[in-house]
Amino acid sequence: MNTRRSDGRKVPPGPDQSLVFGNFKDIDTERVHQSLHALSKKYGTIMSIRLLRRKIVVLNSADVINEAFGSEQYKDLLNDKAQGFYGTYLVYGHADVLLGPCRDLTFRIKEVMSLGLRPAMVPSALAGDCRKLLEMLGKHGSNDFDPADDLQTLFAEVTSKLISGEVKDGDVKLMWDFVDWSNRLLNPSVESLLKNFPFLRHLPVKVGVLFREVLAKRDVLLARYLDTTRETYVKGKVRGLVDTCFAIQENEIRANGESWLTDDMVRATILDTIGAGLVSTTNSVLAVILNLLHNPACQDRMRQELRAVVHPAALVTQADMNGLPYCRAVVMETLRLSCVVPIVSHYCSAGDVDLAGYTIEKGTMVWGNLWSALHDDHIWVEPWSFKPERFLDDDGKLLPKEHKFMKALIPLGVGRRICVGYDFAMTRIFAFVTTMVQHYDITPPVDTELLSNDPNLFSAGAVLQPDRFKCKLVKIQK
Ligand code: HEM
Repeated sequence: MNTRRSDGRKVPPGPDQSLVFGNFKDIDTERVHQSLHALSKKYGTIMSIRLLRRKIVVLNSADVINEAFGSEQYKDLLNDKAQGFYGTYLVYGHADVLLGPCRDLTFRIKEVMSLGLRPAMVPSALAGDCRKLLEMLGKHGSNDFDPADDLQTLFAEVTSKLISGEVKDGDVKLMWDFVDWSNRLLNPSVESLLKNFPFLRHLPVKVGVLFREVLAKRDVLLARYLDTTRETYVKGKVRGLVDTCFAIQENEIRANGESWLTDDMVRATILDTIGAGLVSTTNSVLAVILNLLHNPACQDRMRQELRAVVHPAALVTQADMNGLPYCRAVVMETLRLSCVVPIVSHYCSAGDVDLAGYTIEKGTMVWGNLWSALHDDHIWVEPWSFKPERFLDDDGKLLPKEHKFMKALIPLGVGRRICVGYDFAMTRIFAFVTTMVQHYDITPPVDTELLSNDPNLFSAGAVLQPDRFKCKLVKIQK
């Protein structure tokens, strides 16, 4: 591909493009992250591709991603989101954070989300969730079981409490139903059809039927989480995210008598929490379990550390995290190796931007290829191996945050668009995994073969997911 423009500036290199389809021949649309990783080996840390008419610059290293999305210089230029079909028709005209444009209002809603997550961060909420996990695990005795069943239920309940402060019968099914149906929409070929021909959403064709089904599921979900929560809302009592929104709606009124935080924004915030949080956290814990099944010595070392810090009869708390560096390293290494969110999608809308010696043209999508960044063999020794100790110094402490490994560990993004659920996700994943290891030896199944922990084999989609697998628990004698 010719990388020099007529004005002498260089666009990032990339594979040759066909006139109509661009680089579709180079990209497996079912496993985009793996195709991009293969191309990054040839074209380096910043490269160009085109899919039909859509120009895309792909950032393949943590350094370039940090600079593009995390630096002061580019914070307003490369942190926008493209106006797309789903933002417009599913989340109320980009009223959410995940797909919302780079504007003050989006970041104001993001602050509301952070505030709304606080009730879920109190110690009693975490302790309740850990107790629930132990209750679920205790039912399996010494039988083989599929941990995805428990974790899907547990995380749906956790998310329901986060949003509304309670769990009602049917909530778990409602949430997963919406997530499963929406995932079908996220298939790149469905997305591309709807984006190019939005009127299909009204027609009796496959993608139109699918879209309307998802809308129906969305509306049932929102009736439960917005309307029902409003009916029982008591002023001054904040049970969860939605109550936080109601309180803001009451207190932050504009001159026209209405709040700046509209009901559509609250609806979109609920959808973001479920859409962005539920699958990523569930699959991250499943990935830790798989890694521990393949590395029993890591479990032993975690347990040794836990015994020294947490009383055997006590639950692990957020305050214990500082004293458990190896356990934290196990979670960090899983987030790196398994990288359940492999690609993040931004948009360059304000004008041409010069980055890393190249020009990113206005109107280009900018993809942060976290998958390549977290498996970059220029940074990580043996990037495809599970080595939690890489995050510890010689004294067994976590590396300082200026260390190159810590700067390169970006599974939840960086900069203005960094995951709003960061602390919530890290705390829940950490507490659930350590609680399991504190009470049980997690061992391979007796009746089936143990699934590989190679993340290249995970099912692809917006969030990667290990196939169903089984394991067996052996109670630790205290
Ligand atoms: C292990 C679990 C999680 C992972 C790996 C993860 C990963 C990510 C990543 C990579 C981004 C994109 C950053 C970017 O666009 O540059 C993101 C954004 C986001 N995440 Fe998470 N996430 C997790 C959990 C959660 C949870 C629990 C919530 C909600 C409670 C959540 C809500 C969001 C939202 C709303 C955004 C959009 C932020 C913005 O665009 O400014 N995520 N997450």
